Amino acid sequence: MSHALIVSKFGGTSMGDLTSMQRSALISAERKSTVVVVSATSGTTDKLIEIAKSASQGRMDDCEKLVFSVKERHLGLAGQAGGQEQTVAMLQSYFTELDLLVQNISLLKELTPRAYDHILSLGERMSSLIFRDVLQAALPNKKVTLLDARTVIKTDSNFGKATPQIDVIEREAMARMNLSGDQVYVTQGFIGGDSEGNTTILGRGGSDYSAALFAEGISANVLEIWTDVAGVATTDPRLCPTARIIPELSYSEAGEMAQYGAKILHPATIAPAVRKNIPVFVGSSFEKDLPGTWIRTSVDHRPAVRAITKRNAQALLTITTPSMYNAYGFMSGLFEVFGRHRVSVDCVTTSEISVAVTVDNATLENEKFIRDLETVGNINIEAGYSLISLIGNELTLKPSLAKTIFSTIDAVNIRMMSLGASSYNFNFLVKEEDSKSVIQKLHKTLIEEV
Ligand SMILES: Nc1ncnc2c1ncn2[C@@H]1O[C@H](COP(=O)(O)OP(=O)(O)O)[C@@H](O)[C@H]1O
Ligand SMILES: N[C@@H](CC(=O)OP(=O)(O)O)C(=O)O
Repeated sequence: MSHALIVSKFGGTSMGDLTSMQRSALISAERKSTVVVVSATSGTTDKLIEIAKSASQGRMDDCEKLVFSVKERHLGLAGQAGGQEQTVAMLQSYFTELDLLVQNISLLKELTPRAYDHILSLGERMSSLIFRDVLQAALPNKKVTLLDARTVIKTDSNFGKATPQIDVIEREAMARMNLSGDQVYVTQGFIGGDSEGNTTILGRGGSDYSAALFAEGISANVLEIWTDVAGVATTDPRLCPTARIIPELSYSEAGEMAQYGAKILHPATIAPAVRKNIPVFVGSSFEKDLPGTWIRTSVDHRPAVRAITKRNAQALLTITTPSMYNAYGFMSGLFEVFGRHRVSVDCVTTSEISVAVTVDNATLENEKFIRDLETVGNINIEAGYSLISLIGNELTLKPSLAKTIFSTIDAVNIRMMSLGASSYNFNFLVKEEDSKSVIQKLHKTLIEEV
């Protein structure tokens, strides 16, 4: 194959209106992307979630208003994009699907995980349908094909956050796609299909992950993530205006950043790229000529502190057992409960009789999980925290790091901290209301003034 295989992903803001779609189409055309993975138009996934919830709670007025606004926006976009008969007919069939789902959910007053995933899939299915026309207009001499991601991104049936089946995806991608360069595919991020034909989703923000899975499936030469910021920055530019774009990042650094809250990348995005050694580019579809960020195996510049990230809405669970002293099996019993409920743990500390772990606040809504934990020990729950992470290189070898952190934010109570398991990160828990100023102060001391 003589041409480079490029998979390009455009997020919700890059699909936000016709101008953004045209800008994204121009980028795909210039880069000669073979696969273009798109997210739902900005805000649509949130609206679909609200539609599903309001239908299940019998709030039909709210539900109807939201359904109307979703339909109007997409019909308007399809019209602006040329109003192709086939596109409008297909869009109408998606609206019928939405209406039927709403009717069923409201009739039963029950929102099953299966129905939830199906309703959420409509966002990406609508945007990709319209974007195909926009891209075809930008590429009059090519065949632009709409590919249903559910036929390639095969997953298990864990609705809400399905696990992709890597081997099957690779097989389906190679079987279903013509990679000779004659065809360009537009497909949906975020969604997949299980072996029974059900629609699944990969979890919020999952389109980056989808794009990485497509890139892995076709052994792409480059994976591009186009978003609304000019690359991966030293911290979230919305929190800290002095954040700078990082020109180059290693897979390990980028993976840690994504895992610990840098929303610009879904946490699972890096693993498929690593497996096939695919360089990842992150750039802004609004300022396409800026240099952006390249993520690859190794990089020349490896500063001690590269970036600072934050995960909000964290809860601290402390599980205590008086019998832990000299007892074996407490830890395995405890983590077996986490594993069984598929709850991931970000930060752990232990003492002789207790273990403290951080989890997303949303985990507390899983009553069965909490009940099962209570069989292992007594639980204390504290909510309202943010997990701050310093991401860098050889952090375990920096004797002055802890002193600098503590003296920079000396008025703030650090509730828990973790250093040592990875040389790439140092994380600690602070109250959510302190988190923004903590990030700004640490960014100044550990990044701007270094
Ligand atoms: N370290 C970071 N660098 C850049 N952006 C970040 C970082 N951390 C968080 N973000 C946020 O990520 C956002 C982009 O992610 P997202 O909203 O999911 O975009 P998209 O809809 O294009 O997928 C940016 O607007 C920015 O506020
Ligand atoms: N639309 C989905 C998937 C996604 O990744 O969107 P975005 O690329 O806009 O973050 C969501 O909002 O979760």
